[in-house]
Amino acid sequence: MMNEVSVCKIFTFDSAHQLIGHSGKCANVHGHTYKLEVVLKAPVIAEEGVSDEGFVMDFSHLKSIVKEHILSHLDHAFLAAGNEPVLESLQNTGSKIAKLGFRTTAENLASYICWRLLSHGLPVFSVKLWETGSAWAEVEAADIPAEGPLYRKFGDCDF
Ligand SMILES: Nc1nc2c(c(=O)[nH]1)N=C([C@H](O)[C@H](O)COP(=O)(O)OP(=O)(O)OP(=O)(O)O)CN2
Ligand SMILES: [Zn+2]
Repeated sequence: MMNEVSVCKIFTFDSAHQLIGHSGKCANVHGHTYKLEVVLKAPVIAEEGVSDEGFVMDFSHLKSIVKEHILSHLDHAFLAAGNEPVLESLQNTGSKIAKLGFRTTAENLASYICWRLLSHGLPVFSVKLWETGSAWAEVEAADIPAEGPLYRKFGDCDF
């Protein structure tokens, strides 16, 4: 058995959101180019002669999982808790919406992404989500209950 190593792959995606009830400017509909850092921690694969020998996981495999299960839903979408007045007109005009069912703070988004990736079998250690160039939230997988993050739920989550 090889020792455990951490590896990280970094992604970006562009989304809009609105923090209903925020006392400042984030009460407006606005957007971010989010930066997502996914850290895996697992033993290095020891099997001789296989493509993945010496990897925790092939970065390209990690990329395709994150793209399929996270980025395809969130990129160029409105990230909706479900209580935003603008939702109805976005739905009526066919805009892309990721209905998440929780207040779309960086903390909650990081927790949700981490939980989703865990549920797809990735050995996630932590997820860090940069909302702006100067602000991020980070969650360790070990701190998320198996049933999902403990944020307040507004309603359904689409994916
Ligand atoms: N703890 C949190 N605080 C705030 C969040 C959040 O998710 N968690 N989110 C927001 C807003 O969404 C806002 O868009 C980001 O706020 P802020 O960092 O203040 O954005 P700026 O563009 O002003 O960043 P600067 O780099 O300081 O210009 C608010 N708070
Ligand atoms: Zn914001």
